[in-house]
This record gives sequence, structure tokens and C-alpha cells, in this order.
Amino acid sequence: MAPHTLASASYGKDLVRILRVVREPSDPSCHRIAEYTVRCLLSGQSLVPSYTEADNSPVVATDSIKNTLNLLAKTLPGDTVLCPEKYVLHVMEHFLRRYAHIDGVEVDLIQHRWSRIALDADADGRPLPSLQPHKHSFIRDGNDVRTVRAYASRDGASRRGVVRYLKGGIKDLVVLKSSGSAFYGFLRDEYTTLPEVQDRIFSTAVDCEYAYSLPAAKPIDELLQAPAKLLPDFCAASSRAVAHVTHTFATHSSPSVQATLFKTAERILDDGACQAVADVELTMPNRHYIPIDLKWAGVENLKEDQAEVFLPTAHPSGLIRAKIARGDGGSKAKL
Ligand SMILES: O=c1[nH]c(=O)c2[nH]c(=O)[nH]c2[nH]1
Repeated sequence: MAPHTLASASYGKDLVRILRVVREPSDPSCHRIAEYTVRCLLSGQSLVPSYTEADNSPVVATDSIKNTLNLLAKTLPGDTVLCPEKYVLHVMEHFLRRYAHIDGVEVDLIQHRWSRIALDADADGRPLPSLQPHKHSFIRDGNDVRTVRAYASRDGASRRGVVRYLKGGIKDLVVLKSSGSAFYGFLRDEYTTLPEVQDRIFSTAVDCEYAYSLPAAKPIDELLQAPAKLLPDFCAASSRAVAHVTHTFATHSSPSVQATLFKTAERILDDGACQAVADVELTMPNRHYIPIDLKWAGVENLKEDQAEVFLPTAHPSGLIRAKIARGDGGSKAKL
């Protein structure tokens, strides 16, 4: 039999589900929560025999990986676990510190939405003067999620763990505007049937992923020893990124998905709260809404300014994707 080589490999636990509750010390009935779905994969040269020679001795069981994710979610300080980027950094640091034979740790995390329920009346139904956020009741007010993807591996010489990439993001943020979007002036040839439009529906499910540039080549344990000094404010950057996605979508008079996408990324990169972001990758499907022909009933519904009833079409959709980096070339040069 011809020899074959293991070209690449990683293993671990996927779909680890965790909810962390943090009780305010001054009022234990007031909670903050974070719900995550986590994938954590390990890799390393020492693991090769587990694939090629059925030698399980270097294998940290995927069950132990899951246990570790659960225990860290309990033992790390609440503020750390509630910040998904920080939790991920601690997870990577843990595996590289605890297992000298593990060379790389990859973590992908999804944070599910839970927003506080806002009450307009008290428990007895008496109206409140203004909306009051409840102390420990939450609502899933959207299917968009916050994401973190990261990879850390050992530095060749020192063997200390270094973050190779750390990316925050949002996924599946569904938006629609019924005006303020045009598409004209595009290439016309023998394949073109699409009419030019000055005003159309624009709907998309935004995926936005931004790469952080962390202090160059600092080992993860050092980053975590002085996090306030060395780490960006991940949550501020995340909420500003979401704000720019929605604000730009609503207010930019859109000549195309491409141009709106680029403007969104520019605004994120120009925001002081996103200084540590080196590049932004945006994916925007163009979910078409097609005016329905009602001529059969003698009703005009196709003219741009008279179209009122549309067919939402799931497929095909356009798909516009781009990564926008700072002028200096972005994350690759810095991480
Ligand atoms: O904003 C758009 N960009 C395109 O590239 C495109 N192509 C298309 O058919 N419609 C649109 N809309």
C-alpha cells in the first residue's frame, strides 16, 4: 500500500451549549446572562499517532473539552464570561497552558440574543411612568447572533501561546427598506433582462465579521494578565458595529448593495470604538422582492411608484461580499 500522510487535523467538541447567569452582588435578584453555542477544536503534532496508529494516549477526550468549557464558564469572573471574546481568549489560554503537547486551539462561538423584557406596568398591572427593564426576565428579540472566531497556537521558539486571529461579528441581521435603494447604470448586453430602477425594495441578512489586531506577538497569558490595558473594549466595538450596519442601511441612499456594503465597513473602521479592528468582512445577500403583475385584474402594480404588492423570493438571491481593510493592509500584518 502506498504511504499516505495526515495533511491536517483537528478535533474537539461542537455545539456545546452554555448559559451563564451573573447575579449582581448588591441585588442578587438582578441578573445578567449570556447564552453560547461553542465549538472548541485542538490540534498538534503529538496527536498524529491518534489518527495514524490508533494511539489514544495523547487524546484529551472531547467530553473533557466540554467539561472544561462548562467549568471555565462557572469559575471565570462573571464580567469575563459575559464578554464572549474574553471567554474565548481564556479558553484558548487554558488548553495551551494545561496541555504542553497541544499546539493549537480553535474556538468558534455563537452568542444567542437575550434582551431584557421592558415592562409598561408593574406586577399588579398598574402603569409605570416609563418602560422598566425587568431584573431577570429576557426575550429573544431577533434571530441575529453575535459571533467570535479565534485561533491560538504556540510560537515556534518560545512555545508560548499566541493569538493568530480573533474575529468578532454578527450573523443573520435581517433588514429591509421599502425605499431609498436604486440600481441602474449596470452593464447591459445580450444576457440582460433586468430593468433599471430608481427606487426598489432592498432586503438582506447581514453577516459582518471584523478582525481585531491585538498587541503584536504578545502571548495570550500576558494579554489576560493586564486585560484592561492590552485588550480592546470588545463589547463597545460590537455594539458600534451593529449600530453602523443598521444606521447605514437605513440612511444611505443606496446606488447598489456593493456601495452600501463598502460605506458600512468604512463607518465601522472610522469609529473610535473600533480602533482595534483591522478589517471588516461583510456579506450581504440581495433578497429580491418582485412586484406582482396584476394586469389580469386591470390593476397596475408593476410601475416603480405604484408597486405595492411584492413576491418575497427566497432564491435565487444576489450575494455581495467584500473585506475592507485599513489603508495599511489590515490584520495579517499585525497579528
Ligand atoms: O445592488 C445590486 N447589485 C448587483 O450587482 C445586482 N445585480 C442585480 O441583478 N441586482 C443587483 N443589485
